[in-house]
Order: sequence, then structure tokens, then C-alpha cells
Amino acid sequence: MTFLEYPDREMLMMALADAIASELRQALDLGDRATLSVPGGTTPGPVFDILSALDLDWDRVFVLLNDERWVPEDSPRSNTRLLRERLLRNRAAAARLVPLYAPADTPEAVMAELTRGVEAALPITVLLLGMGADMHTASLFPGADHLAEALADDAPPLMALRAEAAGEPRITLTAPVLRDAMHCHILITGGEKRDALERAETLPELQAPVRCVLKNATIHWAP
Ligand SMILES: O=C1O[C@H](COP(=O)(O)O)[C@@H](O)[C@H](O)[C@H]1O
Repeated sequence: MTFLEYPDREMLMMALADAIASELRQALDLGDRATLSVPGGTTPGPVFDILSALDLDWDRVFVLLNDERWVPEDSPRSNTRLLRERLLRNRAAAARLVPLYAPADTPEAVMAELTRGVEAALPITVLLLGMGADMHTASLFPGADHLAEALADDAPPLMALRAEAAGEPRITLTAPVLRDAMHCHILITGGEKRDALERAETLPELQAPVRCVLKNATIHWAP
């Protein structure tokens, strides 16, 4: 794991967007397409704003969420909505969104269809993850009903999980898909998450799911 500390959040977001863009460019120079997987939540908006304006062959980039909350796309809780409002605009409007949501009562009802879309976009070229202060990443929450299966090496790429702390049901990429990414960045801000990350290094994955990706990750932190 590499830990990068920035003096402030603005500098972090600029440096991180720059790193992601150069990794995507490099992959697009060598191949036909690249896949960028990104988190939802409250932290990544500014990095999406910067990325959306960058000059890249976006029409050759698949954009895939790490995870989604099972809410309609017009909900303020929808990670897809965040993506559409902050990343998939300006130049990045040409990118291809791989959906992690389809209107249905439960994620299980559309799992086969969503999994097919995800499989077509794998492996992930650049993985950007967030982390909660409870040490969850993507929707791999401590205490989630199927967490052990989602952390296993033979997990399917996409799973539905439910956890008390998660609120609504979740759909999430699983540990083997996350670990298989070519480049892995974790974006965290504030003292509480820094302390949580330090704690995660001492705990088993079931208590600190973020641990499943730490080995090869670059952590980007600002106060
Ligand atoms: O629920 C979620 O939480 C994590 C962390 O979000 P943040 O608001 O603390 O930045 C996020 O990475 C994940 O994608 C999201 O679904």
C-alpha cells in the first residue's frame, strides 16, 4: 500500500484526477478500450468534475460504479445520479455507462442482466474506491448478510448485500473483481477516515472489508 498525503482537498482532487487520466490514456494507447470504476457517496464529486473536462478518448471508456444503493435514479441517494450529474458530462459525456441499477423491486430480480453488462467491461483498468468510517468499501459492509461470500476468491463479479448500516439494499462489485484491477486508488478525507484506515490494517477482512484491496492500493488522503 502507498499512502499519499496532500495539504488540502483541492490539491488531492487535482492530483488524483491527473493520475487517473494518465493511467486511462496509457491503457487507451495500448488497447481498444479501458474501464474506469468509481465510487458514489459524498467524497468523489470534485474529482468527477475535473475528470469530466479532461481531453481523453472518452468514447472508448466504460464507466462503472463500484456499487449502487437500491433506489430509483432520481433519488438523492442514487450513485448513478451522482455519476450523471458530475462525471458523465462535458467531454466525459461520450463515455459508456455500465449500469448497476435497473428499475426492479430487488437487485436479485435484475442481477443476471446487470452481471452480463459488468462482465463485458472487465477487467477494470482504473479502480477508484471510497471508504466509510466503518471501513466499508464499495458496498462491502462489516456485518453484511453475504459479506464472506463477496470477499471469497470465487465470488461472482456482482452481488446483492444487505446491512443495517447500509440503509437500502446494495449491489456491489466483489473482492476478486476489485483485486483484479490494474490500478487501484482509494480516496479518503478527514481524520476519522485516516484513523479507520489505520485500524483496518490490524483487523480481519470481515471486520474491515477495505482490507481486501489495501495491498496494491494507493491511498489519497487530505485533512
Ligand atoms: O455508501 C457508500 O459509501 C462509500 C463512502 O461514501 P462517503 O460518502 O463516505 O464518501 C462510497 O465509497 C460508496 O460508493 C457508497 O455507495
